[in-house]
Amino acid sequence: MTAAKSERIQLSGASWVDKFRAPRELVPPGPLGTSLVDRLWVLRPPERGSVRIMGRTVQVPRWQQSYGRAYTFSGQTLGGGPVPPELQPYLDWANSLPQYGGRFDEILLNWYENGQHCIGKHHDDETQLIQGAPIISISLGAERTFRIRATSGERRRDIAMPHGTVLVMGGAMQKEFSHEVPKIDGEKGKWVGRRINVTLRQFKTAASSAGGGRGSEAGGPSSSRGGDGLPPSKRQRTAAAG
Ligand SMILES: O=C(O)CCC(=O)C(=O)O
Ligand SMILES: [Fe+2]
Repeated sequence: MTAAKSERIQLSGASWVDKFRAPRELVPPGPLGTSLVDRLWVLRPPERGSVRIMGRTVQVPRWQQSYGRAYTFSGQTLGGGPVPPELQPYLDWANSLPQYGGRFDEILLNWYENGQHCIGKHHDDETQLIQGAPIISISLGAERTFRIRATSGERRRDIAMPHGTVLVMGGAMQKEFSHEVPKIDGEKGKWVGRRINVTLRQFKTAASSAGGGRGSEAGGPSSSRGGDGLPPSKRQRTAAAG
């Protein structure tokens, strides 16, 4: 595969995001890219799932599933079944990039129907992950915005994610910064097309037991993966959070 030019966005002394284009073999542009989204769209689970927020049950504003390893975040466990054959090439590719550790064994998909689907502000839960292991994220389909905010302070940065964009979150990013894919309100949001996000993580094994997991997310203050409005303490990326 051809090596893409990578841009490192240094968020702080300890936190960074790499941005580059996925190889065409993995994420073809144009009509072949559209048919890739169509093929992966049918993999989504039948239910979007729900989370309890402040005593209310709220449907997660996207579909999500984890393959290869079961991922526990925001008090819930997602997936863990075998990696579907059509997703294995993403893991193989991630493991061919030695600079990111080469131990990717979990693949999580988020399916966004339109601009109304989103993932709220969250930190990925690193409890189950190899300590310090970067997280790779690949965008397929409609362009959306990746919003990064400093955990303390007002600073924020938006990164555009057109089809084929790879973002790698590394260093202390999950501690120092939250991330989210904001909802697009109103009529405009209804017209935004389907997007699939593929994230790849490196889980601890018995041999590598030292380190983190995916946080929760919430629509409000920073949560562990979920982004659906959970209070900050509950917002590390969790199975259901939106
Ligand atoms: O859809 C995206 O780009 C982000 C997904 C995400 O942050 C997550 O799955 O934890
Ligand atoms: Fe995340």
